[in-house]
This record gives sequence, structure tokens and C-alpha cells, in this order.
Amino acid sequence: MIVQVDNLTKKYKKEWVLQGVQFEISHPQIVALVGPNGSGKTTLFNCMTNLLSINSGTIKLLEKDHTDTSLFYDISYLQDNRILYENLTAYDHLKFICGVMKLPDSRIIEVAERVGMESYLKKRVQKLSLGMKQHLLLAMAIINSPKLLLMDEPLNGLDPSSAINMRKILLELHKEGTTIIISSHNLDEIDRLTNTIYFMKDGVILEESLKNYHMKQYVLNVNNLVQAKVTLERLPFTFTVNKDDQIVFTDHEISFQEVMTHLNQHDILVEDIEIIRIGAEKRYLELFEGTVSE
Ligand SMILES: Nc1ncnc2c1ncn2[C@@H]1O[C@H](COP(=O)(O)OP(=O)(O)OP(=O)(O)O)[C@@H](O)[C@H]1O
Repeated sequence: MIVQVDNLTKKYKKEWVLQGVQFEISHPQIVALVGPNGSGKTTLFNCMTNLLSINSGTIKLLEKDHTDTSLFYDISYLQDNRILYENLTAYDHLKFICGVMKLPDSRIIEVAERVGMESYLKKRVQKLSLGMKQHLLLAMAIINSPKLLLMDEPLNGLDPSSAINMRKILLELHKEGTTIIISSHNLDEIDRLTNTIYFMKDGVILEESLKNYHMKQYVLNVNNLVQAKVTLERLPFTFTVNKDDQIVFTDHEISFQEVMTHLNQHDILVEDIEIIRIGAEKRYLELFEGTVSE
């Protein structure tokens, strides 16, 4: 198991911020953590990395308790840029990490090239733009080729080409076997990175999001709606009929192919199929605003 979080709770003074967070990641993947401001995402990351103590529950990372200091070499945490030292250069930050991680200095140039920050490596942090600071934070987080990478809002301040580059790097790291948990409010970018989304609300991860996120909704026109309804009602899945007399379902309870086979066996002709991609934004609005964007 790469990550195993069980019944995690955390309170600040009197406010319970994490109220029984539960999830597991068993194989290398990119997981997005999405939720409104204040839902507890940063607190969860801070607890996982032992920057904050927890009130109850357990956190296991790479089969070790999260307080095990040997995890330091295998886990990186990209936080916000307030952790940077204004008077030190980007190079100084990377050199420091190489020192404590016992990595050769040659990693600094390698990682700077990968992130695209060679030109301002020798600049002090106080002279860097917001996006440049994000690049530095990314370089600091990946210089040790971590097995697990936690990223809190890494896309803040990135211009479109930097965001594309970050996506490319994250997808490459994932292919190399790194598990990434990334929080972001940029749902378009999340859609491009992963279809595993954990929606967080009031200090819990909503149970439905523990499954892989379901991206497709099917809308069918059939030649005999009444017969189709009778036939499909026998199957163990939920479908609706919209105002245009079309059958609508998502493919998470039953596969599209099974529905088609069943209709076919009952001589129902599917005249037209529309496949709608359900993006993270649509699901977010349903979960948190109680509305659906059209
Ligand atoms: N140091 C602290 N002391 C007291 N309360 C805190 C502290 N840090 C966070 N909180 C509270 O905990 C709750 C969760 O905050 P947290 O920063 O974890 O949420 P978040 O999901 O990361 O939000 P955002 O999307 O705005 O970054 C909020 O109500 C916040 O006010």
C-alpha cells in the first residue's frame, strides 16, 4: 500500500477540521484532491507529512507510520512559496536539499533543465515572479525523485506554457512510478492530469470519489422508449429519461457494452448515441453548489 489513511481527525482549538478522513492508494497513480476553500486539504497534507500532529486515526505511507523519519528521503511535499528564503537564490535552495538528501550537485542542473528554470537559477527568491517561485518549488520537490509527491496548489501563478510543462513533468513522473496527490482549484487542468478525484467536503473525503472518477455519460435515442425502459429496469443500474425522451446513464454501475447488448437482445434499436464527458467542474458544481452546468 502506498498510502493508507484511516479515520484521521484533526482539530484546531475547538474546530474539527478533519473529521474521519479515509482513503487508500494501492498502486502508483495521480490523485487529485478537490474541494472548496477551507475544506481541509492543506491540513490533510500537513498531517500526512507530520508537520501537524493528529488527534486520532492512522496514516501509513509506503508501509511506514507517517512519523517515521526515514520517509524523508522518499516523500516530497510542495507547499506554498512562503517556505522559500527571500535572500537565498534558487540554486542555494536546491544545493541545500542536495546536501541533506546526499544527492550529487549534478542533480541541480538536471532538475533545473527539466523544469525550465536554468536562466534564473542564480537569482534571489525576492527577485522571482510568482510563477518562477512555483518552478523552484517544483524543482525542490522532484530533485530527490520521490516515490510519493504531495502537491498543495502547485498550479498557482503558472502561465499556460508553464502549466503545460508541469503537466508533462507530472505525467512523466507518474510513468516512472511516482504517486502524486495534487490539490488544485484548476479543474480543467485536473481533468487533463487524472480521472481519480477525491472530493473533500467539511473535513471528509466523499465516499463516492474513492472510486475512479467516471467520465462518461451516455444519451441514447431508441426506437421504442416504453419497451426500452421495461427492459433496462431489469438491469442492476440507474438510468433516467430526459425531457427529450432520451435514456441517460453513466458507465459506473454497468458498462455501456452491457446496456447495448441487452437492448439488442430485446430487439430495441438504438438510433443515436451521444457520449458526454463529465468533467470535474460539472461534478464539483453538483456536489458543492447543488447545480449542474449546461
Ligand atoms: N493554523 C490554523 N489555526 C486554526 N484554524 C486553521 C489553521 N489552519 C487552517 N485552519 C482552518 O482549518 C480549516 C481548513 O483549512 P485548510 O487550509 O486545511 O483548507 P483548504 O481546503 O486547504 O483550503 P484552501 O482551498 O482555501 O487552500 C479552515 O476552516 C481554516 O480556517
